[in-house]
Amino acid sequence: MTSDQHAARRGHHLDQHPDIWCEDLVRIYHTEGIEVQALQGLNLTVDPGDIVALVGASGSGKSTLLGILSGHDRPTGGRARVAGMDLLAMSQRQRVDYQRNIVGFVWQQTSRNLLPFLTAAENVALPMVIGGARDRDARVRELLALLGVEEQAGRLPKELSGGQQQRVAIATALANSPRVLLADEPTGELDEANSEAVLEVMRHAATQLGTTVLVVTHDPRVSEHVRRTIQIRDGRTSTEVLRRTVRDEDGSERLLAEEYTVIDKAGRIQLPPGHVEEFGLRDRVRLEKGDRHVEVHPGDEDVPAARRSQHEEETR
Ligand SMILES: Nc1ncnc2c1ncn2[C@@H]1O[C@H](COP(=O)(O)OP(=O)(O)OP(=O)(O)O)[C@@H](O)[C@H]1O
Repeated sequence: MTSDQHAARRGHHLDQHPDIWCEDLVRIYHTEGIEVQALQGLNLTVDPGDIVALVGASGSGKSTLLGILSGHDRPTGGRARVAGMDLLAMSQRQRVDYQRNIVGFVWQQTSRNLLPFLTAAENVALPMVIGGARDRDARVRELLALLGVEEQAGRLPKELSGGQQQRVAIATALANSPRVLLADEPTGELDEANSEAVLEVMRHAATQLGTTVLVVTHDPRVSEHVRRTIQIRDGRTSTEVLRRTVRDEDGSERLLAEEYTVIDKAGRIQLPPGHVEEFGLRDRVRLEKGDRHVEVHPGDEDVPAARRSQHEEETR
């Protein structure tokens, strides 16, 4: 598929369903009689062509989510669809096709992404050989060029730098034109300059090809390369930062980052831990409705008499 066809595909599915959709996703691990709830009712929607970073503390459930989305693991409960495929209802055969053609995957360990005895070009071609694609040489050249490693085509992975290996790994993951690219800490083993460069080429390639990207990371710099950053806390999506370009009155453009708290379909939100601590919020809180907003007050705070009678009036 050419870049133009990819762009057309992106435009075509922009008005359709999200490429990644999870509702109340639960994953419970049982080890030695202990139950770990890695995902506790996670909700996530990513639109076609969007590039999203998933951040969160160690143990918050990021890799568990990627394991499910990549078809390597099954959730304990909830619903999950990627590119229209129901991840809980796939047969074994559909799962193989899904991993081969619908999702691409990049791991943190550079050595895990590429076969050591194949050159960069052969690694990129391999998924297409298995899939029986034609015009492989042209496609390999196009992908290596898109990721800025065309000159390294004939080298073995061990003859490439870590950053170049990850670029080739991204090209390999994109070889069969997946709808969705999943990356688990793709810059985890790289230094700062290489991380920046790899993220930028990944963003560029995904934009050119119309691929939807979900990248898991500890690296706060990743956020600068994506439109949405989703924070996952205790197995749930908690906050989201959206970046957009705004035009000031003098006509100059600037990047605006706004933080949002995620609200689920039952109306539940998770308050930031800093707010909970600062205002001593625990056990229960009192909500007060304004014209266009809702205030959260500590449950043990004295309610002013005027407001109390108004509240009684409203709830009567
Ligand atoms: N195979 C497993 N068996 C038992 N518990 C597991 C397993 N995999 C993960 N867990 C637990 O599930 C929780 C979420 O783990 P997960 O690896 O998804 O977190 P993470 O956000 O990716 O962490 P990190 O950033 O350190 O990679 C943790 O408490 C972890 O110990």
